[in-house]
Amino acid sequence: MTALLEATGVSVDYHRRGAPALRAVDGADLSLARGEILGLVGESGCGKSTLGRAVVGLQPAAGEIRFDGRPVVPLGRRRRDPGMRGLQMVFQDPYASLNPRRYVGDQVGDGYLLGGTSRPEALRKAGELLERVGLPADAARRYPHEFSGGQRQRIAIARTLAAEPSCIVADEPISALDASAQASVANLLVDLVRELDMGLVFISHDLSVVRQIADRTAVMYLGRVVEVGPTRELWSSPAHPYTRALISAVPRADGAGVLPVELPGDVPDPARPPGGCRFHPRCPLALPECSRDDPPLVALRGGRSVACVLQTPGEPVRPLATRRKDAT
Ligand SMILES: Nc1ncnc2c1ncn2[C@@H]1O[C@H](COP(=O)(O)OP(=O)(O)OP(=O)(O)O)[C@@H](O)[C@H]1O
Repeated sequence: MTALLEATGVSVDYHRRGAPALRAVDGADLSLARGEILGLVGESGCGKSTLGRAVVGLQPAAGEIRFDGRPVVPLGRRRRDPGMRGLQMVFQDPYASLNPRRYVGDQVGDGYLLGGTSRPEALRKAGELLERVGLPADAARRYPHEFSGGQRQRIAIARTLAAEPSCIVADEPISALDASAQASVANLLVDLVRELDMGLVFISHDLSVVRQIADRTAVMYLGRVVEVGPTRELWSSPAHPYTRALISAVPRADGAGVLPVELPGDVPDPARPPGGCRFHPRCPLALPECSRDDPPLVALRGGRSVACVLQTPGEPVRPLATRRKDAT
């Protein structure tokens, strides 16, 4: 299957005055098919947002990014290639991206105007989109402040849909919402992906939501994608010790719980990542070579990929031992 969105070896450096450059994303790979939801997870600061912005062309990056077979070329932090209308981003804070002094309908209709539609037609279509995302018919003639947080995120999603995208990268789209709005906005995104056959990258630190909605999940640690695979399999048999630690911290609905894996220490400073495997200082299964060798992301069997010496390329996932002495 050809990928709708494909990122290979993407790296992003932030240059800071008086401090060494910070490599927030370091050689990350991602791919997304049409009609697919890819969850992108990892602890705060691991580079999820930076990678998300890079793949839509809002963040200068090294490496190769292709959308629908065409290279994504970043023009700057705010400007995007007009030819990339099909690739859109939804942000955590919808209020920041809405103009408080313009009617919601006009703001949603802007996307159609950019596509060459007449103004009356753009307004009519904006009204339809607002209804499609679950807002009342009179929403078009109201201002953003008249809506709740969840409703504003629906407005932002409607505005994104006016560009008729085939791929959306949503960066923590539900994190700022209350619990009931979180579920309904997540469900809306899933419905839209299925109905419009779009691709969705869903960036979140909330693994339980990703587990419910993502077809595949990519796990990031310190700027790298360390594991990718079908969500269900990744959850039932994590291939990377970090994935296991991350998911073990999530309570299970059936109360069974996975044995929590305690990780020593904090996430290291991304400006000074450890040598060898970046996870080795915290890894309960680290081998002597892990402090020396930096494992690449390799394909296993069953659509899984992992960056860990405990797994063998081309083989099925080897269950992880619980302690280091069980590892050999
Ligand atoms: N504009 C910037 N200038 C300098 N450093 C930055 C900038 N934006 C992000 N960073 C740093 O880059 C690293 C990755 O940040 P990023 O926001 O991409 O991570 P994240 O996984 O999305 O985290 P969070 O979930 O907290 O948003 C962090 O160490 C962060 O402090």
